[in-house]
Amino acid sequence: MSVLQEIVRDVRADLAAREARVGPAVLEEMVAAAAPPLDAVAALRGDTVRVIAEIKRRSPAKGPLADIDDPAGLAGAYVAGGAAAISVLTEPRRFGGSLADLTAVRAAVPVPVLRKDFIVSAYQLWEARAHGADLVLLIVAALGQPELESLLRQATDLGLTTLVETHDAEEVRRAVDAGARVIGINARNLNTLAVDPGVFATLAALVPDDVVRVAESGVRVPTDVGVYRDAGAAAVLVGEALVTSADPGASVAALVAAGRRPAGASR
Ligand SMILES: O=C(O)c1ccccc1NCC(=O)[C@H](O)[C@H](O)COP(=O)(O)O
Repeated sequence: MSVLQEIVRDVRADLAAREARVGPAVLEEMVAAAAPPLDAVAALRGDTVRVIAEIKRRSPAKGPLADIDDPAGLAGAYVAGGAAAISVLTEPRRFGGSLADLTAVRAAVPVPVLRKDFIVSAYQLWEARAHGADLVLLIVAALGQPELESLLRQATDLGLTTLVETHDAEEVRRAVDAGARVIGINARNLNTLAVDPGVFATLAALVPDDVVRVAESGVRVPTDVGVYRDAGAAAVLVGEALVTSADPGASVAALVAAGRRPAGASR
């Protein structure tokens, strides 16, 4: 079984337990009471490569990364540094995240918030919206095409923007066929965990120009943002380099500065 398959197996088990605890009527009430979702597509376009700054305590690739006692405070520092959106890893077993993190971050920042998880069911979309997410991640490698299309449609019906994650040409084709408006190209292979930033430049040309291109993983230093910008990225998603930084706000600001485009150019 691959790393991704193992993660999804455990996500399904945790999901069944949550579904038994929190019924759909409760989630529906929470969604009805939630503030309307923010326009994530607009937030991810502009004259500078947009930075999606991630909250992640640990990962399968690296183990423990950071003790984040105050995710809302960290998200606030990211926004002060110029982050266009915040990614919250809500998966508990391998990433140390939770829906409580999502709620806390939502309440603390005025920018779109991504629920980054391994979404395989509509229930998780309702949870995401109920806890204030504007965006959700759909990983093509974890879903069959009918599931991908159905989840994308249901997310849209809930007012959520979908970041549809790919890692090879076939997955990009499937994301485009499904009608994705925001496509992530992850430099990390979720089966081997190897990171190859060159994957973005190879695949970006397969993404239509009117679709927002997000480069995920592989940003360590500011010059990495310039490389992704020159290969066509509208936005970058950065985790480890920010959660391990001594000054996360300043680190975001440095990434934003490195992603400026010449006057008049935007994605
Ligand atoms: O980060 C991992 O080890 C990982 C393993 C298996 C599935 C997903 C994983 N991470 C999710 C991500 O892709 C990253 O959190 C995100 O792109 C940021 O990457 P980085 O800047 O390298 O932390």
